[in-house]
Amino acid sequence: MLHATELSKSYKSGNALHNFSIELKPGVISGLLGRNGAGKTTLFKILCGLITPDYGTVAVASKRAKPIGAVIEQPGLYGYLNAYENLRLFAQIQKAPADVNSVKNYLESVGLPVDRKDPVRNFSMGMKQRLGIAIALLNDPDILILDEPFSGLDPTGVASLIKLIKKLATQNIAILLSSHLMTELQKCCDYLYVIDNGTLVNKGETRMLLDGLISRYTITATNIETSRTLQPYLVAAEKNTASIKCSSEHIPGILQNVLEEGFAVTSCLPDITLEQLVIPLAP
Ligand SMILES: Nc1ncnc2c1ncn2[C@@H]1O[C@H](COP(=O)(O)OP(=O)(O)OP(=O)(O)O)[C@@H](O)[C@H]1O
Repeated sequence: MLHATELSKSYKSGNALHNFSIELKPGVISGLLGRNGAGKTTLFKILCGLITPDYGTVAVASKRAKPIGAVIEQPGLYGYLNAYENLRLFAQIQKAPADVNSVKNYLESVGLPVDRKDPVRNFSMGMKQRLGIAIALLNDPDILILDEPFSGLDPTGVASLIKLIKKLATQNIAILLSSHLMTELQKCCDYLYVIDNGTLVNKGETRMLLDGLISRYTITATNIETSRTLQPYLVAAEKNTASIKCSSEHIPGILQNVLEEGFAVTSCLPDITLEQLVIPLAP
């Protein structure tokens, strides 16, 4: 659906993007992971046609006049208008359906209340993100690009935005989102691209990529430090959390034994950092 090949862009300050290729497919959620200043926004702006690359091409296979919807940096909203007025205005500007029912449907599709009358400057960051996404969806795009959609959201806001993004993917939209945090991308992306210093340094299906790298897990349960099962794997323990080192295929068996010992496990989370993924790809 979108195929970007060998994109490069430099500013006076240096190389923002170097030889970066990416492919987006219908119904697939792709994540772009990278530290601040890694080149994520530069890539997104190029994909959306907001800036021109020095080298490389972006090919989009779509029958739509505006195949890409995007929220780059902050959603650009009119703070003094309410959600309905914002959407209607953007629909009119973009020549999308702007009648009452269409605008209400757009609001409902992103989980925003249709009857909220106060200006959007009062909205939480999560609600502003949803409204930004509703605006990005106005032209029924094949591709949705979201730049740092989780920034400024609390855990509940993150969880409900992930739910919305997954719902949009079931409508066959190709989705690309960025973050400098592993946790959120890990929860919702089918595929991950890791960018560092403008260069693609790692990529792959999320599960494959992480399974190959994760070797530590943190298990939480009351008094888990006393578990006999965990002793051979233990790296560190506090009363209710134990950090263990093992490969992913051992986890189901270990958890089974821990449960049989009588511990009520409340979570088992892989420990992985962005740094582990920033490993240059083989040439
Ligand atoms: N218009 C510009 N002029 C000069 N340098 C720029 C410009 N835009 C980006 N850069 C530089 O390009 C590099 C990549 O920036 P970019 O905004 O793409 O990174 P990012 O990964 O989106 O970062 P962040 O997570 O902080 O938004 C940075 O070194 C940045 O300073």
